[in-house]
Amino acid sequence: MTDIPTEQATVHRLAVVGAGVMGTNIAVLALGHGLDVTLVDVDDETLTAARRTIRHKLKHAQLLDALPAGRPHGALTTTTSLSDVAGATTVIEAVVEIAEVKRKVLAEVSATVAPGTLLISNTSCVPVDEMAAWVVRGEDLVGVHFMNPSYLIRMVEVIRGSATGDATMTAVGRLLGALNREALVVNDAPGFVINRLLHPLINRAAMLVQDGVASAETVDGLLEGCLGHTTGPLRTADLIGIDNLVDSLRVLHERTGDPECEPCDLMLQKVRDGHHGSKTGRGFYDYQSATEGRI
Ligand SMILES: NC(=O)c1ccc[n+]([C@@H]2O[C@H](COP(=O)([O-])OP(=O)(O)OC[C@H]3O[C@@H](n4cnc5c(N)ncnc54)[C@H](O)[C@@H]3O)[C@@H](O)[C@H]2O)c1
Repeated sequence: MTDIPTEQATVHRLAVVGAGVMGTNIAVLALGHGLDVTLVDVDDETLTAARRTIRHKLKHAQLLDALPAGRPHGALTTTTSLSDVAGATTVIEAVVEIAEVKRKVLAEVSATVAPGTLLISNTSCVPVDEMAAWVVRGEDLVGVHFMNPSYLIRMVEVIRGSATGDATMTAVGRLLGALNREALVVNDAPGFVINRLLHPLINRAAMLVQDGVASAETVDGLLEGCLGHTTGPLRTADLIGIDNLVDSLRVLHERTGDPECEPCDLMLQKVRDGHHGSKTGRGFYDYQSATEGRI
C-alpha cells in the first residue's frame, strides 16, 4: 500500500450488496480472513446460487493457499433486505454496472448506516465523484476496485474522490490490511486507471475477431506469447462477464466520448445470445467441458 495506513486490530462487520461474480469473490476473501459477511441481493434464488459459489470458491482459494491457514472462517448471512446492512462497519456495493441501479442502492445504503460507516463501491467505471452526489455523506465514500478473483489477486486499485475524507482513507487502509490486500491509490476519472486501459483493449480485441483478422485463441495467444500477458484479453473478457463489460464500456463511452469504448457488435451479439463468458458456460470460449471449466 502506498499512502494509506493499515492495521489489523479493528473489528470489521462487512455487508456486500450484489451477490454476483464480484460479490461472491469479495465475500470469499472476507470470510476466509475471518470477517463476518452479510450478503444482499434481490432474490433468494440468486442468494442460494451465491452460497453454492462461495463454498466452491472457498475450496478453490484454500487449494491455492490463498487464505490464512488455520483461521476460522467468518459467518455468512444472506438476505434480500437492504436494511440488514444497518449494523455493518463497512458496506461494499457490488451491483451491476448500471449507474441508475447503483444510484438507488447507494442512496438507500447511505441513508441506512450510521455516519462514519465506510462506504465502498466496487464499480468498474463510474466516477466516485458522480456517486458521492447520490449519498448522504460523500466523505464516507471511496472506490475500491477489487480484482477478479479477489481472493487470488492481492493488489487493488483505490479511487479517492474529491469528497473522500481522510478518516475514510484510514478506514479503508484498515480494512484492506485485515484482508491482506495491497493498494495503489489513484485520482478519480471514468474507468480510473485499470479499466480506462483494459476495457478499450478488450473491445478492440473483440473487433479483430469480429473483422476476421484472427480467432480469439490467436489474439490471446499473441498477447500472452509475445507481450507476456498472463491471460489474453478475450479469456479475460470471459472471466469478467461480457454483459458486465458491455455495461462498463457504455459507462466509459457516455463519460469520455472515446469511440474505442463503444461496445462492438460481436460483444453485443454475445450478450443477446446469453453467452456472457465462463459464468454462463460460453463466451469467446466454451466452458461446458470439465477441462475448460474456469472459475
Ligand atoms: N466481473 C468482474 O470481473 C469485475 C471486476 C471488478 C469490478 N467489477 C464491478 O463489480 C460490480 C459487480 O459486477 P459483477 O461482475 O459481480 O456483476 P454480476 O452481474 O455478476 O452481479 C451483480 C449482482 O447485483 C445484483 N443486483 C442488481 N441490482 C441489485 C439491487 N438493487 N440490490 C442488490 N443486488 C442487486 C444482481 O442480482 C447480481 O447478482 C460491477 O460494478 C462491476 O463493474 C466487476
